[in-house]
Amino acid sequence: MKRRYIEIMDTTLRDGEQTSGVSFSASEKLALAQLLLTEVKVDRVEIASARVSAGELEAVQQITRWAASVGLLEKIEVLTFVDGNASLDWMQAAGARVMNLLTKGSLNHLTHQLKKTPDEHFAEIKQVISEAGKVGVQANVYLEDWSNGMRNSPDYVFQFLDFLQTQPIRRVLLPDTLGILTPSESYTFVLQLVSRYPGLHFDFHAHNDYDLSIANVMEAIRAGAHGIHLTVNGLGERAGNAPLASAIAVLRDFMPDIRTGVVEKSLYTVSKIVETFSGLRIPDNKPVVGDNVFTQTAGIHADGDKKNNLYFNALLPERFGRKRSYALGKMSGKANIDNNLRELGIQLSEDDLKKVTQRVIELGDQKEAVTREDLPYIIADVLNTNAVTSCVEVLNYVLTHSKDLKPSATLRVRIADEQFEENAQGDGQYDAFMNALKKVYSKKKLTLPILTDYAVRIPTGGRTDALCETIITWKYNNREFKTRGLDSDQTVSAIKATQKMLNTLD
Ligand SMILES: CC(C)C(=O)C(=O)O
Repeated sequence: MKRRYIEIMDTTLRDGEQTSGVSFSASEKLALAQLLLTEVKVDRVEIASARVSAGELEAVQQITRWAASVGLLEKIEVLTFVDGNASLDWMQAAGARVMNLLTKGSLNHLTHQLKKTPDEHFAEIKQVISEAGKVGVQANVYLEDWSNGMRNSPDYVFQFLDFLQTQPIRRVLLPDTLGILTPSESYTFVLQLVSRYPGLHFDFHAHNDYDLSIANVMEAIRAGAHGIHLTVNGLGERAGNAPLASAIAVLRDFMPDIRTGVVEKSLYTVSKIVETFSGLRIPDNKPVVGDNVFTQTAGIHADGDKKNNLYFNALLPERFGRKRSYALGKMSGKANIDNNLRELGIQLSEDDLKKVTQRVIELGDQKEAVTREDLPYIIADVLNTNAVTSCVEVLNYVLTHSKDLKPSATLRVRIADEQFEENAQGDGQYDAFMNALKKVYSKKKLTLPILTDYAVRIPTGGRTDALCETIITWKYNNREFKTRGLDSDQTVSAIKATQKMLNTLD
């Protein structure tokens, strides 16, 4: 079967940056554009709107300089406006060669926002496209509010496309600006255009206001759209755009006659990087990239996985460089505990496994989070054994915090039967503590894991003496693990989690 190629245009750096509160620096934009084009292998990236700010100009210049040096300049796109030569001049100053010209795709927008007639609008568009052509800038054209246009003023949309057919443009971009389309409308509207204008290339640009963006993308492609616009983690104006990772998984698993150039294995990495740069945490249950989406919680699922993978679907974590895991809590069965113990290299008798499972369920019932690294402590407690030999012990520490002075930490640590004392400063008390600890470890020529996530949970209710739970994620020798500390003081809970980490290292 010959599979139809669909162009993927990533607009994380333009529409994604229209997420309220998100702003990427020039160097973050450069790093992401490079990653998206060379590792994720999307076909094109839209990286900015013209004339936004001096910082944005600098960002586009950095990206176009790099892209030109590696022959990828044609893949860099900038959103521009019908504003005479202003946007064109700006993008030329930024070194960009492809404009995505924003025009009005509904009579409603044209009449009420621009207060122009179709002929006036088309004449201005023609002028921009012609000026662009003269300086070798390629034009794609966005029909803003196109979905409402198809619903309420289809004759205007057809009149517009009749005109665009006569213009030297590369693509027509169809945004569902307000995220109002249903899947069946996405199919019907795109099919109408593809059948009526076989010579035009159509991209579909979904918004997720009704959580229908992925369904709409599927239907637009089924109807014959040639390209789709996506963003990493579904960032974008209001409820966002269609998320890249989900769209790629859906196309691969449910549309076998379609292919893209995207590398599935890179999707998780780019998602985590965008999470860091945007400061927007990925929900744990976000398909493909969320923390929990490859975690089995119920005991019956963990048990079934051992019996011919009864609870697997096609969305295998390994496709995305991830691993299945088994949650520990009140729903756990023996299989959850056993799977986690195996990862730690611990084996228990059937009887002991039952007792440990019971304790994990009790802890879960008390709403306590249990991590894999807690298991040795639970075993030691329940079975009264020495499953945990605390090789490293934080014996004493002093932490300072004062106005206009850097926080500092002095600590004494025992490693096996040696004691060490160190002090250091940091950006906060915990940072100072970790810096002092790093000094101890470098004396012993040992390295500490990298802290990759730090989550604090305080029960709601507004009490300042409430217990505070800190769960820290560490990366060490390509292994990721979490440790948890509980205390009424937030820094102490982090130090407790850190001591557990120190005793987890091989
Ligand atoms: C700015 C335009 C192209 C847009 O993102 C939309 O209409 O959704």
